Amino acid sequence: MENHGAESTAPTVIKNHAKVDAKGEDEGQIYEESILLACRQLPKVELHAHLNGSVRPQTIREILEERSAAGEALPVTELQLKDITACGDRSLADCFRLFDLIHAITTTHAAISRIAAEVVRDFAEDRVVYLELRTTPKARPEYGMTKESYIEAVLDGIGLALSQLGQQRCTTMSTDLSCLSRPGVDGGASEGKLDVREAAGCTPGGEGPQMDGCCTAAPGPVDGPASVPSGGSAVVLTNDEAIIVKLLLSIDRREDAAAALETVQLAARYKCRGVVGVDLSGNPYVGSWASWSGALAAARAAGLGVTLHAGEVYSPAETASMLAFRPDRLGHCCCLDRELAETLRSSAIPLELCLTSNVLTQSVPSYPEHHFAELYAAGHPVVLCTDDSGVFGTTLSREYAIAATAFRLRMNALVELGRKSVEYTFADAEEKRRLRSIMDRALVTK
Ligand SMILES: CNc1ncnc2c1ncn2[C@@H]1O[C@H](COP(=O)(O)O)[C@@H](O)[C@H]1O
Repeated sequence: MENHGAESTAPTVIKNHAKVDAKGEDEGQIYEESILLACRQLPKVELHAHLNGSVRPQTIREILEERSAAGEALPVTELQLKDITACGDRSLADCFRLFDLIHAITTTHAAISRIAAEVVRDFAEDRVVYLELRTTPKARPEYGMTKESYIEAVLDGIGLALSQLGQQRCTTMSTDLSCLSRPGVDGGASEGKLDVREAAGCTPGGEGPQMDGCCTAAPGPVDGPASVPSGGSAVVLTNDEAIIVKLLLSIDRREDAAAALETVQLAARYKCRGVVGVDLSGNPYVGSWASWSGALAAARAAGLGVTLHAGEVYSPAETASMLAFRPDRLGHCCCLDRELAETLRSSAIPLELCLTSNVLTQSVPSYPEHHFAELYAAGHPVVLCTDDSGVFGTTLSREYAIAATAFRLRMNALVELGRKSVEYTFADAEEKRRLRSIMDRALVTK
C-alpha cells in the first residue's frame, strides 16, 4: 500500500471523540482536515446506506417537535432522544434498540419522504455521484401505511431531492454560481460551484427527475470534461455528474419467509421505478438463513441484485451458507475464521465495508486493524460505504479520509477505489459508462 503523501504544515487534526474519551487523546487522531477536504472533491460511489440509519439527528428532533405540537404522545423519552442524536461507540445490540426508536419516530409518509430527500441531498453534497439507498418496507396500518405506500413515500422523497438539486443547478446559473453552497453534514466546509457549460443544458426552472425507471438529478445535454477545482474546498460539478440514485429493498432478519418473499415481489414490481436489488439486514443475532434463502433465490431469478449482511458477528455456519449462495455483494464480513476468509477471497464477491460502523460497534478493534487493509492489499473487490451516516455521525468523504490515513492511501488510490466500485453497482451498462468517465477524469486531474 502507498503513502497518502498529504502536506502537513500545521495540520488540523480531526479526532474521533468517542475513541478519545475512551482511550486517551492520541488514539482519537484519525485524519487531517486537509485530507477530508481532498476526499470531498472526489466523485464517490455509495453502495451501503440504510435510509433510517442515515437520518439527520436534527430531523429526528424536528419530527418530534412537530408531533408534540400536534398533541401526540411522544414515542421516546428525553434520554432516548439524546441517545439517538449522540454519535459514538455503541454495541450492535444498542444499535438495533436505537433503530427501533428511530422507526417509532419516522412513522408517517411525510417523515419518510422528508428523510429520503435529505439523505439524497446530503450524499449529493458530499459529491456522491451514484447512490444505492436501502430500506426495509414497513406496513403501519395505524398511519395508513402499507409496504407499497412506504416505498412510494421513499421514491417521492428521492424524486423531490433530485428535482431540487436539478433546479438549484439550473436556476442559479444565471445569477449565482455558488448556488450549491449549503451547510454540509459536518460543518458545511464544502461549496458546490457550477460549470458554466451547464448553462446550455438548463431550462428555466430546471428539469425534473425521471423517477419512472431512472433516478437521476437533472441530466443535461452538455457532456464536457470536469473543471479542475480552482483550490480551496470548491466542488465543481458538471451536468453528467448529476447523482444517480437507486433503491434496494431490505429484508429484516426478524421477518419470516412469507414477509421476505413479499419484499422480493415488491422489489420486482418496482424495478421500473429504480429498485435494483434486495438486501438482507437487521440484527445478526436474530433469525436463521433458511427463512430467507428461498426469497433471495427468487430475487436473483427475477433479475434483482442481491446483497447480504454477513459475518457482522461470528456465525460460521450461516456465513458459509451465505457464501455458498454466491450473492452479488456482501456487507461487513468482519468475523470470519481462516477457512471462511479463504472461501471469501476465492469467491471474489465484492465487499461493502463500513469502517466507522464496524469500529464504533466494536465488530473490529480499530481502524488500522480493519480487514479492509488485508483485502485491499490482496486485490479483493472492496467498496467503502457509510452504513448509517446519521447514527454513526459520518460521511462517505470522511470514510475515505479515514481509509487514506489508516491504510496510507494516496488520492489516486482512492479515486481508483471509487472507479472500481462502479463495477460492483447494480447500475445498467450506460450508467456504468457514465460513471467510469467521471472517475477517469478525476484520476487524471487529481
Ligand atoms: C450497524 N449495522 C447494521 N447491521 C445490520 N442491519 C443494519 C445495520 N444498520 C442498519 N441496519 C438495518 O437497517 C434498518 C434501518 O434502516 P431502514 O429502516 O431499513 O431504512 C435497521 O432497522 C436494520 O434492519
